[in-house]
Amino acid sequence: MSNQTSDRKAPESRTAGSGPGGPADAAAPAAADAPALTLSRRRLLGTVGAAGAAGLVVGGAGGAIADAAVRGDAPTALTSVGATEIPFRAERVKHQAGITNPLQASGHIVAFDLAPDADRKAAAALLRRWSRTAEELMAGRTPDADTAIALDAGPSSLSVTFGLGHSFFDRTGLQKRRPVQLDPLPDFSADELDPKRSNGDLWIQIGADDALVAFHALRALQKDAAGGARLRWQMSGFNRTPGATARPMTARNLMGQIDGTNNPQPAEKDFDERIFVGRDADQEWMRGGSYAVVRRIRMLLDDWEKRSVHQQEKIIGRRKDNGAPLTGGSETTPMDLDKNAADGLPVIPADAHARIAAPESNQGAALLRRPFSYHDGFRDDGAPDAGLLFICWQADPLRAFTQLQRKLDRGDALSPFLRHEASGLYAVPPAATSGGYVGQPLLEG
Ligand SMILES: C=CC1=C(C)c2cc3[nH]c(cc4nc(cc5[nH]c(cc1n2)c(C)c5CCC(=O)O)C(CCC(=O)O)=C4C)c(C)c3C=C
Ligand SMILES: [Fe+2]
Repeated sequence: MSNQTSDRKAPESRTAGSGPGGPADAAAPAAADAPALTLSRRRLLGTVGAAGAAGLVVGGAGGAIADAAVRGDAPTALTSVGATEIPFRAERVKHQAGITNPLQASGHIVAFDLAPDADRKAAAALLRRWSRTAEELMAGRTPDADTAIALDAGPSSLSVTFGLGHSFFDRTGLQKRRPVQLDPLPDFSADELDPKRSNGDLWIQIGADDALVAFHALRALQKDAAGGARLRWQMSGFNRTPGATARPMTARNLMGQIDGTNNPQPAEKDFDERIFVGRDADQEWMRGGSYAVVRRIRMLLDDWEKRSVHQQEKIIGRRKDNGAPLTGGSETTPMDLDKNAADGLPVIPADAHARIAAPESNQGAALLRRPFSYHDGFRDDGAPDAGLLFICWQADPLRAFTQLQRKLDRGDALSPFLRHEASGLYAVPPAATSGGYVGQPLLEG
């Protein structure tokens, strides 16, 4: 990709609100990680209605606005959705994007295997190409000889996150620098995993609030991989579009539940310790990074929808309408796990999903859930092939995902309605430093 791009950022910025999927009234992310909203010049070309109404004058945009008017294609007012930019590099953030920033409306996850003849040098070259592309696209810039898929759109909260699978270290001769946290996940009794849609040497997560911007990034990164790596599997997902609800709300999943309420929040004092690899980690190159566990979880929606709302609420332990715990209050009221009903039974049943997965039931273990819903058509029996691309982030997968999934596997009331169909575990290094690329300290260290 060339540095000759068709767009430059204006300096004005403002920060976005809540964390990935947490409640709308939860604390905002730490300032260092907060995504900046930046109006790109290209983006402003389309804001004439809003800018004009507000009496704003934006340097450089006026001529193009006039051009648009002359051509008769009157620009429409754009919202902040397209203008929101998430920073790529470590000057502004220490972690990669796509972990703590709010859930985007559209997403792709994709795994690649290094080409048979690719060595460590080739892997480094690929990660360098990918990092450069990600930085350009996340800033809303368009490469030369581009497909034009995202032309006219701003950054649209695009985030691109790179991860390394267990097999990457064998392929690059870096076995000694493979963290033990990448040891394969154990088998769970309910697993029905498809190996062709699991694992992979390299993993990319793409999220954006515009579906064309997200697909554009996927396509650009796929083209960058040519010769260096082959696509292994790819999945696409979605979340609610910003502005679809009257006020910002925690997203719902395809079972209709408010999902993401009790996520750890960046403002909590142990957030970094739970989600990001600490400064004393053995593998220095992973300090400030995180581990992503990815599960394609199909929902048995025909079965689920036969249950009454009352039954569904007992299965989760929370109300369906507003996400409040069954023990009362609002969405953000803590669950009272000790409260019993008149019949002496716990109000939040012993096998309720939220009870079993809660940190209080798991020696404080917590993970950050940042999923996308998916729908891949209908199966032969007419049931939707739909569910959750469950993506969770943690400093130590053994202590977080594995611990929780072991417990859920044994007695979660939600499990009979779920099928785990694909799985991946990836080391996600910290953000690239100035002029560098993601994974450089590992590959060149
Ligand atoms: C191994 C971890 C988890 C898997 C797998 C998982 C799958 C899964 N969950 C839902 C729906 C909900 N989960 C909720 C809470 C919740 N779930 C997990 C972990 C896993 N979920 C945790 C750690 C928590 C938080 C528990 C707590 O501290 O209260 C909820 C309740 C609302 C919320 O807090 O988000 C819902 C709803 C689905 C549909 C699903 C698989 C498809
Ligand atoms: Fe859950």
